[in-house]
Amino acid sequence: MREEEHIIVALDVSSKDEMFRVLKKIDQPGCYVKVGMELYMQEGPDIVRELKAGGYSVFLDLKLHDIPHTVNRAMKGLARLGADMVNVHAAGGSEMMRAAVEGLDEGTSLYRPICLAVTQLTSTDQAMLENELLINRPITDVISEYAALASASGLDGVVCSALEANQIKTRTSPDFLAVTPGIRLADDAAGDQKRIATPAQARAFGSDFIVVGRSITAAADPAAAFQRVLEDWRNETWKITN
Ligand SMILES: O=c1ccn([C@@H]2O[C@H](COP(=O)(O)O)[C@@H](O)[C@H]2O)c(=O)[nH]1
Repeated sequence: MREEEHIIVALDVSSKDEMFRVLKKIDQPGCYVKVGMELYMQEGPDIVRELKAGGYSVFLDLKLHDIPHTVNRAMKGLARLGADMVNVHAAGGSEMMRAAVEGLDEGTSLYRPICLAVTQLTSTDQAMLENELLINRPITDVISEYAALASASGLDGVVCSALEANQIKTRTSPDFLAVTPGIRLADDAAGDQKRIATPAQARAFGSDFIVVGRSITAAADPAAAFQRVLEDWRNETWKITN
């Protein structure tokens, strides 16, 4: 895999026109992109087909979370769109996660999309976990347990913060994917993200893919920002012991 294929650009925009403007500015034909709820709700399934037809790899980030039967049927439909990666919330439980994979298998003719489970959103911190979600455990334990459940349910990996990637791989297996949003360049504002890492830190911790949105798409020069992210990822010198 080429180094740039580990970088998934979050296309958090509200229309197809805006998406193509952003893609033009990034200037990475055929790169890995993420379609989230904002774009999907506006443009519908055709946006995935169009990106695939244009040669892009697509992570369809809809974070399904419903009863097993509903998730199974939804995944069967999503499989037909040709996305490369899809996801559910691990909090839906093991039966729901197994139903998701079965739905993808049923709807897939060639390659089943990678199926991930969101452990805890990167906008969640320990205080929110305890005070709002009412989970009185260290957040790293919760994430590790959810990752183990996802692995046992047949999923291919998790969405987590880079800070947890190493621990998750130790708990599951080195092949169990860690796809990590909450990525910021050293001088970027964290914004609503709580558990953040730089691309270099993410790589050192064992992230397989980093998801980068505003650090690239909101930059004055998105193409230069993509290159900065790539350089940081590629020239990782930061060590876990730091
Ligand atoms: O835990 C999660 C799960 C998904 N995301 C998504 O990733 C991007 C991050 O965007 P930035 O602008 O780089 O913060 C965004 O689309 C989220 O929906 C996440 O951040 N955390």
